[in-house]
This record gives sequence, structure tokens and C-alpha cells, in this order.
Amino acid sequence: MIQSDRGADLPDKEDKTLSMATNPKNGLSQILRHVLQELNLFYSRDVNGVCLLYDLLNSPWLQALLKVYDSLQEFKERKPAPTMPRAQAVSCEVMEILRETPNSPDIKELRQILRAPHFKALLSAHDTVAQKDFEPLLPPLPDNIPESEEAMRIVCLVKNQQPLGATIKRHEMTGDILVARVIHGGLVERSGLLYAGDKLVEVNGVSVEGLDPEQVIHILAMSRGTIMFKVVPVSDPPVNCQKMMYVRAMTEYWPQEDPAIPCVDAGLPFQKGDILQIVDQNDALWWQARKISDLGTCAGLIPSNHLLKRKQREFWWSQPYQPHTHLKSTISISIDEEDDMKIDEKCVEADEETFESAGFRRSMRLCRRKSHLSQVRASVCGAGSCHGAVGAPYEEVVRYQRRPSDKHRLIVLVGPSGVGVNELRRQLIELNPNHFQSAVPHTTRSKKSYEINGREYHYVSKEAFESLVYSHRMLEYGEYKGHLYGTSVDAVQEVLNEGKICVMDLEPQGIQVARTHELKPYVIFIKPSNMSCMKRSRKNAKIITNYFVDMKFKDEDLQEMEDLAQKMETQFGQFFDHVIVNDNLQDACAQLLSAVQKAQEEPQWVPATWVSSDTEP
Ligand SMILES: Nc1ncnc2c1ncn2[C@@H]1O[C@H](COP(=O)(O)OP(=O)(O)OP(=O)(O)O)[C@@H](O)[C@H]1O
Repeated sequence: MIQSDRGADLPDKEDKTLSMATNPKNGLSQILRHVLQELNLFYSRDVNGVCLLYDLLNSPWLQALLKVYDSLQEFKERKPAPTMPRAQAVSCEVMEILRETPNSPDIKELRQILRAPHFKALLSAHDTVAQKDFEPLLPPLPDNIPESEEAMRIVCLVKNQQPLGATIKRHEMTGDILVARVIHGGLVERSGLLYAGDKLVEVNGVSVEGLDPEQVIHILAMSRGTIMFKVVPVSDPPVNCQKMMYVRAMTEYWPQEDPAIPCVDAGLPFQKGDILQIVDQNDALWWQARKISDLGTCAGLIPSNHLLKRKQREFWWSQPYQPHTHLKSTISISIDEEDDMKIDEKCVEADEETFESAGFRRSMRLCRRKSHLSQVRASVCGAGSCHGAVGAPYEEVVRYQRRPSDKHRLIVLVGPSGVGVNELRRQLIELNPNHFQSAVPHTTRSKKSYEINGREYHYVSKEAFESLVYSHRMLEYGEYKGHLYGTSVDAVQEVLNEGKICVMDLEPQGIQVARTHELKPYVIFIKPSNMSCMKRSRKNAKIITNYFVDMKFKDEDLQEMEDLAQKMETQFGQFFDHVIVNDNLQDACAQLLSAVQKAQEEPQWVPATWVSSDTEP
């Protein structure tokens, strides 16, 4: 909006500044003057945005740019040409004439000017430009160079606090010390003077012949200031014409613990979920990358996709046999024990009725809690993505910005049992039920008198349910008291098709099933805060335990929650787009709302396959 106290005295003042700043003959300046005059008319009419535009066009930097532009235009029109291309020679001739001329104070002064080094340099620069002679003039090569002589290059680098940014190695056959790799963004790379493959001959005047790479490194480490390398350049310097690629690390990597890394100091440590910019894939084993959180630094070495996969496989087989159980199965309940559980059915059913919207069905949650073992194995492994086995260590990602016409991204909440996933989801939906909604789950149990098909559940036959499972249309499912319960992709799509944001909670093992270009899930991990905070904030909260519903939190429950959260983060952290610590409920809810909005409105890193599949016919 335009502020009312600005309009009246502005036009005159601004016009004056403009006419002084720019050349009125210039077309661009004239257009700008006219635009400003037009804008002045709207200034007083309070038209939205005019103030901003006026200030922009009238800003000093734009005026200064125009001045530069005007000067360049004038210069271009004048096309100045040198009067003579040999000013230096003329100056010498003048000096000769002056030598034979009788001395006078003026002649003395002229001789002094012509003899002054800066004047000679000025004339030399003038002639170079006038003759357009910009190539360096090298002295001719001596005639008696032996045929076998290798061309050498002397390279001087000034070492600062940072490493040089290159690694060296010894050639297996010849024993020569070679530059092994040049680190992207490092001093050597920025200098453009040394390349991978260059042969080192001398470092600071010391011959490296017969030395070990470690000895050469020692010489370099002891050097201060300028370091002089004598090198035999590689015949074909490598050209990095690869496209920059971004990946999400699906595993962690610690160079310090990797004896195979060519140079520990050049290694780039990363954690699950880090987004890496891969800048060099020339080496089949060691790539160069930066973290996107640290793009200003020089790159580091990371194992290539192929090498990391091999390392993972080796690690996998080197482990003593472990059943590699999924996370939730760490709660030590067996199927037999479950049969003996005494869940207060009455209380469960009574609670269920108090929830109005679908997706909060207690039996659905209890079913998940009770039968997660079968459910998780069936749903996740069925999709061919058993986590924990050797998966791709890097996932290519791209920046994705949802267009207003696109469907919303599915919001997935994940967290240890009791942390408040459902509470937060409920509160979010309550904020705006027309905008946020849960998906209606499916069940094979029969409909109760007060229920409506498609409101509490979609009531389907066992065969229909199983057909959804086999066709991978179930995001998660399980069995409770002999009935199947689950949430289908189609139920989520139904919500998204209505232009709403679907919010669902999932067991972490189900995330991989949901990660499709169709749903583009944004995964938010709800994390407990530390024990003392949890004890305080959960004083009056109630949980569903494996045996009872609506019990007060005990210290063991909180401890279990913390342990479980840690395990979830370790095992599934790479899939979390955002983490919220649920300490104060109101704060957590506000954070959730903001994260959900960002997921829909701001660019996010998503698997590249989600976006390329969008463009397929
Ligand atoms: N930040 C919080 N402060 C206090 N109480 C909370 C907070 N978050 C959740 N609660 C309470 O904790 C209890 C458990 O929360 P909730 O039912 O949402 O857990 P959950 O993560 O969905 O686990 P489950 O699926 O096992 O029920 C509820 O009584 C809820 O009101």
C-alpha cells in the first residue's frame, strides 16, 4: 500500500534526480522517465504495489547503473580510434630531436616527462591496445633442445591456512609421483595450474625422485608461503563435463573409520538424510561432493555408489547372524502373548465413538500395535524394499516446488507410540477440517448400526481387502481380533483429489511403501523431548499400553519411547523431511502447521524419479 504522506512533494524532486542522473537523449532513460511520470499519477490514487515499483525504479543503484549504461552507450557511439598505433616510437623520435635542441626549462621538463617510467608504461599500454596485440610474446625456443626432453612447468602456489586440495600417488610401474586427484573448489583447482596426472619433479627445489608420497607430503606440510612445483604436465588434462547431481545419503559415512579411503583428510563425513552435491564422478570408486548446507567449502571424497554398495554388502555379511528385525518388534511381545492380552474392549469401543472423524479409530491403532509384526513384514517386504538389506546408498534428488494446480503432498507423521502423533494430527485437523483430513481406513469387520460405510471405515470383504494388499494398494495393514484393518492408497487419493491435505500416521516401516511420485509424501518425525521434560509435560497424559488403554505414563513408558525414537531415527532418519520435538503441545502444533505449509508451498528435495515420472505421458 502507498503511504498517504508521501505523494504530494515527490514528483518534482524525483524528476530532478532522474534528469540529472541519466542522459535524456538515451532511449532507455527516456522510457524510465516516462514510466516514473506515469507512476506518479497512480501514487496519489493509492494503487497497490505502485509505491514499491516507484521506489525500485527510482532507487540510487538503478540510477547509477543507468549512468554506467549511458556512458557505455556514448562511448559506443563515438567509436574512439587511436590517432597512431606507435606512440612509443614517436616518443623516442621526439627525445632524439630534443637532444639536439638548445636547452630551455620547457624542453627540460618535456624530456623529464618522456623519460619517466610511468609515462613510458602508459605509452606502451596505449600501443598494445591500439595494435590490438594482446598475445604474450615468448622468447623463441633455443635450437638445441634434445628430442627426448620433457616439457616442464613451474607452478607457484601460495599456501594459506587451507589444505592445497590435491592428493598424490606413486605410479605402480614407473614409481613417479603423480597428482592423483584435484579436489573441487580447493586451492589447486582454483589456480587451474595443476591437473590429475601431472608428474611431480621437484617441490621447493627438492627432487621427489625415489621419494614416497608420504615424504613428499611431509615436504609440503613443512612449507610455508609460496610452494614451487616443477611438473611434467599430463598430456590430456581431464575435463570435468559432468552434470552436477544431488543425492540424499541413505546411509552414513565416516572417513576416519574407513581404512580404504585414499586420503582421510580429504574425506567428507555425512549422515543419513544429508543432501549432497556430487561435483565429480570421474573416478569409479571415489566421488567428490559437498553438503548443500556447506556449498562454500571445497569438496570432499565420498565412496561412489558402486563402492558404498560393496562396503554395505561386506558389512552386512561380516555381521554375525541377526534376524534384522524391524523396529517395532523391539517391543518384546510374541504372537502367542498377544492372544493373552487383556485389552479392555468396552473402553476401546467407548473411546472409538468419541472420535468424530475417520482415521482416529482406536481399533485401527490397536490393530497396528498388536499385529505390527505381520503387518509390517507383509506390507514393506511385499513392496520389494526390505529396509536394512542392502539398498541404494544414494538416492538422486531434485528440488520440487508444488504448483498450485498440483495435488497436495501427503503428510506422513511418524513417531514412537505415545509421543503424540495422533494428538497432533487431531489438533491439526481441528484447526481447519475443510483443509486437512485423514484417510478413511478399510476393514473386514462388519459395520455397526451407527456407522456409515466410507465415514468410519470402508467395509470390505476379506477377498477384496487381500486383493488390495496383493496389488500393493495398501500403505499399511494388520489384523486385530480376526479382522483386517488398513489404509489404502486410494483412500489417501480420495482426500487429495478433493484438493485437501491428507494427514496420516504411519509406522516407519511403511514410509517406503508410501514413497511414490503419486503421493509425494512429506515425512515428519515426532520426537519426544528429554526424560525430565517428558515427565513434566506428560503428567496428566494417558496412553494405550500393550495391555490397557488410558493409563498414565510410567517412567518405563517414557524411557521406552525415548529408546524407540532413537532407534527410529537411526534406522529411518534418511526418510524424515522434518523433525518436531513434541514437548509443549501448543508449540509442537504450531511447528507442525508451519512444516505442513512449507511442504506444500516451498521447494523441497524429493527423489528425482517422482518428478521425472510427472513428465511421462
Ligand atoms: N506435548 C504433549 N504434552 C502433553 N500431553 C501430550 C502431548 N502430546 C501428546 N500428549 C498426550 O499423550 C497421550 C498420547 O498421545 P497420542 O495418543 O497422540 O500418542 P500416539 O503417538 O498417537 O501413540 P499411540 O498411537 O500409541 O496412541 C495423549 O493423552 C495425548 O493427549
